[in-house]
Amino acid sequence: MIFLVLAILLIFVSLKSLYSIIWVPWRIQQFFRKQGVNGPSYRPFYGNIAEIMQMTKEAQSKSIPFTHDIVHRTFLCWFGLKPRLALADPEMIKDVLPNSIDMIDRLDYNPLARLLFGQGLPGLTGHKWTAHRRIATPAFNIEEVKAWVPEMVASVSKMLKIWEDKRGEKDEVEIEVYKEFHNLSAEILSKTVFGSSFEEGKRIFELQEQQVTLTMKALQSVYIPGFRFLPTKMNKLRWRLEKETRDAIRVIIERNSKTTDSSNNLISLLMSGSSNTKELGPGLEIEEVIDECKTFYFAGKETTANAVTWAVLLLAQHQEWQSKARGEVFQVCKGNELPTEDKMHEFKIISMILKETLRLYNPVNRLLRRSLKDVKIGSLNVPAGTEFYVALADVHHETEIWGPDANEFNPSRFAEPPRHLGSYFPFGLGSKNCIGRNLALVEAKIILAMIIKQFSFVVSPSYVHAPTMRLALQPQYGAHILVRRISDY
Ligand code: HEM
Repeated sequence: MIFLVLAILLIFVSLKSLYSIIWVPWRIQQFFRKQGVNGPSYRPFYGNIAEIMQMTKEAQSKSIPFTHDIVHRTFLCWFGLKPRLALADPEMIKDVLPNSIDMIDRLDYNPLARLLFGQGLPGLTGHKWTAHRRIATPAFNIEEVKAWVPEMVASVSKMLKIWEDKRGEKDEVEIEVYKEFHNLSAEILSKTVFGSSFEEGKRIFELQEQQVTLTMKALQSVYIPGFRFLPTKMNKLRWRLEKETRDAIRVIIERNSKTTDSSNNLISLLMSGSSNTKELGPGLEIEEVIDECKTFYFAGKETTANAVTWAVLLLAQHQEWQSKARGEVFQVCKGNELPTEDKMHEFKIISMILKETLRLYNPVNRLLRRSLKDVKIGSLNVPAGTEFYVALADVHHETEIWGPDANEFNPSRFAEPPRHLGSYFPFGLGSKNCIGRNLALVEAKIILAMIIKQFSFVVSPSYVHAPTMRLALQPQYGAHILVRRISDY
């Protein structure tokens, strides 16, 4: 009798596995193919992960000419058992990103990636996200950000002084700006958003850097439920980094609560709730605040530092735009004047340069979502449970949208705002767009303006062009430029 029950159980489990591992994906694949959406065929259990990893490895193993073109198309692929629809059509993107969070929301993170981002905004869904977002938003409004300008200017001046010392008596000196801008951005973020010193923040950035490497490994494979609890060597390292990061942030939070002059920084807002949104009640629990801080430490530094790195490389390559920008800076900041908050809107050419940089080399080159219900995207019927891979980089390089010079650096295309909502979205679209946008743009303008005013620069012969995606789009081998002091500064 027992064997009969076991046999029935075995048949039941086998049939259920066949249903979800073979039948459901096959049916979904057919459903999309009938609507004209093709792509690599589904492979049981792992989907197309092996191909994706192989292609990533190949792409990372070689450098490419310093041009800005990439390949694009719309297709269906498989991330494990999950269908993933890659979208590069602005009409469809416009239907996905700003959609209601009851219909389309972010993906659940791989639990191992949560150790890096925490349960902060990008990892939250539904109404919990709404509550956190409302509390954090006032910390990044433009008036708040403008009040940070003097601190940003002081940090950039300090960095340029070090460049100048490094140059010494020489006409020009090579600077690897990728590392420089990461340190700079870390310092600015610590001082402004967290109201702490760079030294305090530095340990957190170092711990997160190590966690990034482990997160990348986790994100490239299918997560097996329960795996994160196994005491493997890598998991133990993840746990240690996580504990140290949380402890270091806790120290900053505790010190912040004892400081009287901290009412406007992010930590205070998160702890107390926003004064403008009394209906939200009290702030977040301390563990939730730590999670949000982890997110902001990571998202704030990686993105802005990489954006400025690409902008400087592009200006080093395009001397005509460097000269135009310099002309503007000398006009806005006369003599020895430094950038001030009221001058930000006068940097029109620098704004265009930043927009064009974010078009060609946006640090975030794709956005992920999933349908919670059956939805219509453009003319396509999409079943619940489908993931969307919104190919931001592809849309930003599309010749049908940007014209035949789509792969050229041409900031003048931003003299007018882009025509279509879904064609340009470096900071995302809809309610889940980037909360740190104001900070990123003001910071980037100040850094560029101050460098351009003091130095001229060209791409160093030691620079190797190999953009790579390591959570943010970055130059794989660093960004080397040769800087020369401007004689009449
Ligand atoms: C050039 C710099 C930056 C770029 C290109 C950028 C890009 C983006 C994009 C595309 C999104 C939307 C993600 C999605 O829709 O899933 C996003 C979200 C986010 N960004 Fe940024 N970002 C930048 C700077 C910053 C800074 C400086 C901070 C914080 C200090 C920040 C914090 C965040 C957070 C917390 C979210 C999640 C927002 C939410 O879910 O409510 N970002 N960013």
